Amino acid sequence: MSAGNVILTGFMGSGKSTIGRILAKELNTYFIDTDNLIEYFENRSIKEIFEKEGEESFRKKERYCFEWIKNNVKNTVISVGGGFPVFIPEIKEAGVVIYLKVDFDDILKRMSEDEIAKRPLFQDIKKAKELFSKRDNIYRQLADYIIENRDIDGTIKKIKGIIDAS
Ligand SMILES: Nc1ncnc2c1ncn2[C@@H]1O[C@H](COP(=O)(O)OP(=O)(O)O)[C@@H](O)[C@H]1O
Ligand SMILES: O=C(O)C1=C[C@@H](OP(=O)(O)O)[C@@H](O)[C@H](O)C1
Repeated sequence: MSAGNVILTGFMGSGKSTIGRILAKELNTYFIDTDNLIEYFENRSIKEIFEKEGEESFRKKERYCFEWIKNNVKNTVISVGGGFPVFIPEIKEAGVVIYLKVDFDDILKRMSEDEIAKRPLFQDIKKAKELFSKRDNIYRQLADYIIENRDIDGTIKKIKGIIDAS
């Protein structure tokens, strides 16, 4: 596996952070989430970064994060923001990419109001649905593996199977 990293991609709310944290524990390794890395480094929330500096500035921070991961991180489970692969199509250079595909209506059912409020690009549900449709193809094309509509245990089991086989 490239640098031994497992990278989880997917739309906002597809479960990347939830799955990543559990998986890392089961694999006895660490978990990092690019949104959290950016928030710690900036000492402010993604929402604030979008409001004060705009999306373009956030994307530059994601790019910086990618370069750092690629050059420094090994044998780690990494979850990235929903737009990360869209703006960084070389994502595979940092590890094996697994797309967690979940239908939009199921994502909506899962997310609490608080979880939606934290995500600037989820404020307008109609626009979020359009973004989802545009991105599905990109996520697919940039993934080494796709896991569709599974519960947490089923997803973890699938990923462990992928790791064992590679
Ligand atoms: N497979 C799953 N089935 C049901 N709910 C899930 C699943 N994975 C995550 N969730 C829930 O969905 C919400 C969003 O998950 P999160 O991990 O924050 O998504 P992401 O990191 O992809 O934005 C959380 O409340 C989480 O508990
Ligand atoms: O889809 C996107 O463009 C974004 C997804 C978010 O991460 P999650 O996928 O963890 O919600 C976060 O990076 C930012 O709000 C932008």
